Amino acid sequence: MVDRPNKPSALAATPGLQPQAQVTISDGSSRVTAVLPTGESVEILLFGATVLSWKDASGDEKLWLSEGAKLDGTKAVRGGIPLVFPVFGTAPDHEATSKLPQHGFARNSRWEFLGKSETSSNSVKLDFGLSSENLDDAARQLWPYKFGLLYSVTLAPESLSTALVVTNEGDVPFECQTLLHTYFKIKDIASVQVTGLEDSPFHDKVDGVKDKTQSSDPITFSGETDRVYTPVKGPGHPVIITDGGVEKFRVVRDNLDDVVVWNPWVDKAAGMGDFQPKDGWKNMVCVEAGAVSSWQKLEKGDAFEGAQTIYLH
Ligand SMILES: O=P(O)(O)OC[C@H]1O[C@H](O)[C@H](O)[C@@H](O)[C@@H]1O
Repeated sequence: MVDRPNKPSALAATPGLQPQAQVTISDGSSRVTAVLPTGESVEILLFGATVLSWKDASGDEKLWLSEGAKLDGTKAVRGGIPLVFPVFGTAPDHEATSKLPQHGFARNSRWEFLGKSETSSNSVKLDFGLSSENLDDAARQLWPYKFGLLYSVTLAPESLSTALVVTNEGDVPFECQTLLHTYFKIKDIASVQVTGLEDSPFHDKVDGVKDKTQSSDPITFSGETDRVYTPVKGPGHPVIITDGGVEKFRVVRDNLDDVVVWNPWVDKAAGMGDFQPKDGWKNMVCVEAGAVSSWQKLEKGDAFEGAQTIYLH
């Protein structure tokens, strides 16, 4: 199933031949890297199918990755795009998922690389799979449902898309939540604004108040921020991250009704062993597209699909 590295640079330089996206498997098959003919790149760790890096054509990194992140499979990755499934946070009151660790098991499981497809002459889609059969016994006992996950990461010159399809492959219905926990790299959190969530209801996880409403102003940051928004404008309306007055990222969701906005600030960052450097909170903001404020119920054979596309500029 795995595409072996080819030599696209030679191909691209040959007149008359279509340029091809290059996909390489590196580090003893623990990572997959794709590079477009125009230079943009993406790197995914099979542990968690975590996107670790997304660079534009000039090599400029778009995602924040902690210098202390564990990349050896001992802990979920602190940074990039960890994938949350089947529970967001912990859910002590939801019996079926109550025993699972924070944010579930998908970010702590080793996924399979299913291969690549070119979606145009200058874009590439990488597919990853995880199913109940791939789980270790401990995880399978905590969540004994038969499921299939297909995660597709599509790199194009000005965008990155991540799409998840969840399928119930067993006879027993299950309920799940999912979230794309994107850590955006930014210059200075004090100059960041997030727009697109105006007038929207949110659950403030810092003080625990569930029924707040965002004002008609953009979100700005001056302390720990941890909020679960259900934007009034719906998934197709972009959430925009502006850094120092410049529009940096535009997040468009598909079938994901919620957006979590998180910055740990000084004390929470100090309390996370894998958060490095300690003042790294100044250079990151998480804007996380998900379906987390309710549960998706999947009957036998049902599928749920949710996706985000992040555009630059
Ligand atoms: O430390 P983690 O388990 O990776 O979670 C990191 C963060 O994820 C989300 O943004 C939650 O809303 C936060 O409450 C949580 O602190």
